[in-house]
Amino acid sequence: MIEFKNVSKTFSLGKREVHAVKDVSLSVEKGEIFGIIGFSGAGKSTLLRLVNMLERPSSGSVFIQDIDVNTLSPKDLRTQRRNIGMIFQNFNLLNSRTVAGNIAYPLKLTSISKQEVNRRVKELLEFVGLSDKAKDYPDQLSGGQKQRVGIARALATSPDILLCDEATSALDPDTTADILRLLKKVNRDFGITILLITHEMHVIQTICDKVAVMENGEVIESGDVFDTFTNPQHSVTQRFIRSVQQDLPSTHILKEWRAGGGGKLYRVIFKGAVANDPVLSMITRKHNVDFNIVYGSVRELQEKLFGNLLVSFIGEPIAIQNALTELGTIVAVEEVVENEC
Ligand SMILES: Nc1ncnc2c1ncn2[C@@H]1O[C@H](COP(=O)(O)OP(=O)(O)OP(=O)(O)O)[C@@H](O)[C@H]1O
Repeated sequence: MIEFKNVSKTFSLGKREVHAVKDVSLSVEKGEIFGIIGFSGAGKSTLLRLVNMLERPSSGSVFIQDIDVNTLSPKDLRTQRRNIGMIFQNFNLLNSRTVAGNIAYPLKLTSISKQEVNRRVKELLEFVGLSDKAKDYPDQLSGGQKQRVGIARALATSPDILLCDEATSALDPDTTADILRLLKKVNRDFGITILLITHEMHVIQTICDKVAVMENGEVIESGDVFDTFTNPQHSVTQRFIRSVQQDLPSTHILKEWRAGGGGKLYRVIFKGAVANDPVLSMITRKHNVDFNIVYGSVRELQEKLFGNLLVSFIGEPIAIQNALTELGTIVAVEEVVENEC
């Protein structure tokens, strides 16, 4: 659906060059919700703006439905842009127009009749739950309502792709959850492919199927959200994940644990169906070892279970070693080393 092939974007600032995007290759499949996460300045906005040609690549190509968008004529580019909706952190609504006027705005540039425009606006107002606000002006709305108008406006031309530029960053947690639910509905009901950028891992965790992590213009890790969350490779990814799920207790608790004579700690990770099985108790019973769950959680991620437990084992050293070896054939087990604490 959207394919970045070795895309780079360099800005010239006088004599200085800023390499905003460096040799990025990514594929976003039709119907996916694909999230790009990174700290400020990582290159996320530039990458997003390359999709609707608000920026042109310095090298490489961006393909949409197998067409290199850089090769489009101005007329075809205008048509293509109607196929790509976009929403923004600061909503970008026209304050001089009513809610209905904002939603109708992209349709004014098409040949659709006035009657059809009114029908479409009514339908979109219903979809985003703002039928009673048609005649209000943006400054009479809350942030969440403004973003709903932004979403309705982005959907006006029935696009195949929706680009979301930090769409929930200006909203409180409850409103963020509402808007994310609405985006999921947009994706499910209309099959619209969503490409979003964010610096918040909970946005990725809540609605994305795939994720790419950016740093210094490069994609440093990408894949399925479940796989990335359960087995992050890069330290930047690990930092983002720790912002939404604490996988270690505080240093204070760990120090107390060690001071109290607590033994070695192991992180045991259960993924998917295996989280339903009593693996830990079966194996420790077999080897005559006791276990103590010191910390951890079992949570749902992308409709699969994911357990991350900190466990200590009590028993003869050889028996513990045998239990750990057998456990390691079924789930991931690693010792928690001192400097992690
Ligand atoms: N038009 C421009 N001219 C010059 N430099 C630019 C331009 N746009 C972006 N940059 C630079 O490119 C780099 C990447 O910026 P970009 O906005 O894509 O990052 P980002 O990850 O979206 O950050 P943020 O979350 O802060 O918006 C930054 O160093 C930025 O200063």
